[in-house]
Amino acid sequence: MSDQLRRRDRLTAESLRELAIGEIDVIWHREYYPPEQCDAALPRVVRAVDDANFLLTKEFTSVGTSMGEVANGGEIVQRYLDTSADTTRLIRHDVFAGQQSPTDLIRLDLDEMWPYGATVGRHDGRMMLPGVLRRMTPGGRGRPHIDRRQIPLLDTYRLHRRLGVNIYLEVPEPGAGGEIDFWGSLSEEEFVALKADPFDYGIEPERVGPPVDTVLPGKGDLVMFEAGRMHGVREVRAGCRTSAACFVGVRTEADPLLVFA
Ligand SMILES: O=C(O)CCC(=O)C(=O)O
Ligand SMILES: [Fe+2]
Repeated sequence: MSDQLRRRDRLTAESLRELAIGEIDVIWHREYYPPEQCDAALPRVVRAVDDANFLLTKEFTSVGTSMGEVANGGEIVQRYLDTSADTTRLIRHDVFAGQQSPTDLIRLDLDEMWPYGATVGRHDGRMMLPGVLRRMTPGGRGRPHIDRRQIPLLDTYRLHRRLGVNIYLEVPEPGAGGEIDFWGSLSEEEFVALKADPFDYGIEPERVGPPVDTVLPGKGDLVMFEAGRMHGVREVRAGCRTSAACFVGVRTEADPLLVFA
C-alpha cells in the first residue's frame, strides 16, 4: 500500500470538491498563473516583501500580518484585523498594479466553482486578510508544521478543513531546494505536543522522519492541499522562492468557503 498523496492536475469544481471532502490530497495545477505575469510582477513583489515587517520567523518574509502570527490569539489579533484591508489594497493596487493578482484570481475561481461560493473570512464585522506574499531567500525554509483550525480567530467557524493555497511567482532551479514535503497523519494535539515552543510555528525536520510525498512546484504553478496534514518546505540553497498564498476554510458543502491568510 502506498502513502503517496492522491493528486489532481487541474483546479476544477470537481477536484475542489474532492479536496474539500478529503477524497484527494493535493491539486497541483501547472502554470495556473501565467509565467510571464509572474516575471512582470516579481520586481514589485520583491520590493513589497523587502519593505515588510514580519515577526513570525526569520526563515521567510511575508507582506501583511498573517494568520500564522495570530495563532495564539492576544493583542496581535487587533493588528491583524486593523491591517488586513490596507495590505489587500497594497497587494492589489501597488504590487499587482494593472494586473490581476494570483490571490484575487483564486478567489474568483473558488467563488464560481464551489456550490455556495467563497467569501473572505470575517471576525467582529471586519475582514480577515485574503492573501499574502511570501519570499524565501537562500537559507530560507518552512519547517514541518500543521496549519491549525483550532485557534482563537477561527474557532467560531468550526472548520472541517483548512486548505493551503500557494501560487509560485519565482522558484529555485531544480535541485536547489524549495520542495514541499508531506507527512502522514498527525493530529493537531499530537503536533502541539511535539513542538518545543508553543510560539514557534514548526518543528525540526529531524524529529519527524522521512516525508511520504514531495512536490517541486514550478513558476506559475498552483499547489493546494489539506494544511491539517503536516507539511514543510525544504531549505532553499540557491535562488529565491516567492509565492502568493492564502488558506481556504471548508465547513459543510452548503456553506460558502472562507478565504483567509
Ligand atoms: O510555500 C509553500 O509551498 C507551502 C507554504 C505552507 O506552509 C502553506 O501553504 O501552508
Ligand atoms: Fe503551512
